[in-house]
Amino acid sequence: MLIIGIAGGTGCGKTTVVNQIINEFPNEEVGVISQDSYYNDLSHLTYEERSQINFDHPRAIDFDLLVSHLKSLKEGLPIHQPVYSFVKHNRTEDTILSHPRKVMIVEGILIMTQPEIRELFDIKIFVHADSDERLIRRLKRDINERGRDLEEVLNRYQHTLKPMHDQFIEPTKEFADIIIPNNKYNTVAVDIVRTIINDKIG
Ligand SMILES: Nc1ncnc2c1ncn2[C@@H]1O[C@H](COP(=O)(O)OP(=O)(O)O)[C@@H](O)[C@H]1O
Ligand SMILES: Nc1ccn([C@@H]2O[C@H](COP(=O)(O)O)[C@@H](O)[C@H]2O)c(=O)n1
Repeated sequence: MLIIGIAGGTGCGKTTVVNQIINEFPNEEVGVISQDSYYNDLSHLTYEERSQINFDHPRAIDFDLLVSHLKSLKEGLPIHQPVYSFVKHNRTEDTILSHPRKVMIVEGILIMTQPEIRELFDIKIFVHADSDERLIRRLKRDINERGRDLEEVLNRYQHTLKPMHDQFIEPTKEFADIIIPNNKYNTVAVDIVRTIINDKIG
């Protein structure tokens, strides 16, 4: 199994790049794991308490579960991937049964902060977009798709997202084998990653 890690700040385009990479491969060859599925279960808190959580700090993620799932997949075992709701700020009661594939792509803002996870990656990719571009994309996406308003996004950006990005996410760029510039859509970089995957599953 080839495991590819794709990190980068919120709104840099990780999910978009992953979708562009996988859309020409058969489903049974390439699988995707999103770090967002592994936000801690916060069912013991009220919605108001959950909305105050700093979701950009590594402690917000259940990395133990993510590591154990990646190890299971590597051993050829299926996993029950949690399903996350950005609207409820919590995991849902659903899970998705995910089977091991020849290529597994793991994407998320904080995945490269964990040495144990970095060691599992055969290829480490960091997607870069400037912070003003990322904020604009995040505003549009969170208002249109994640049930947020302007004030919520800007407040989170100023108080947690930006400081956590500078402290935890940006420094992980140094671990990357490949940095994809993504201020504009980058079809060349996507083609290069596809070629690497084709070599593996060819
Ligand atoms: N290169 C790009 N140029 C313009 N918009 C983009 C680009 N890449 C992604 N987007 C848009 O920005 C938003 C955030 O992208 P997304 O892939 O969800 O980022 P991430 O997963 O890194 O948070 C989405 O609405 C997406 O359509
Ligand atoms: N309940 C939550 C959980 C997370 N976030 C934000 O999501 C961002 C990470 O996801 P991307 O798809 O953008 O990589 C992160 O910056 C968290 O602030 C949230 O808003 N609400």
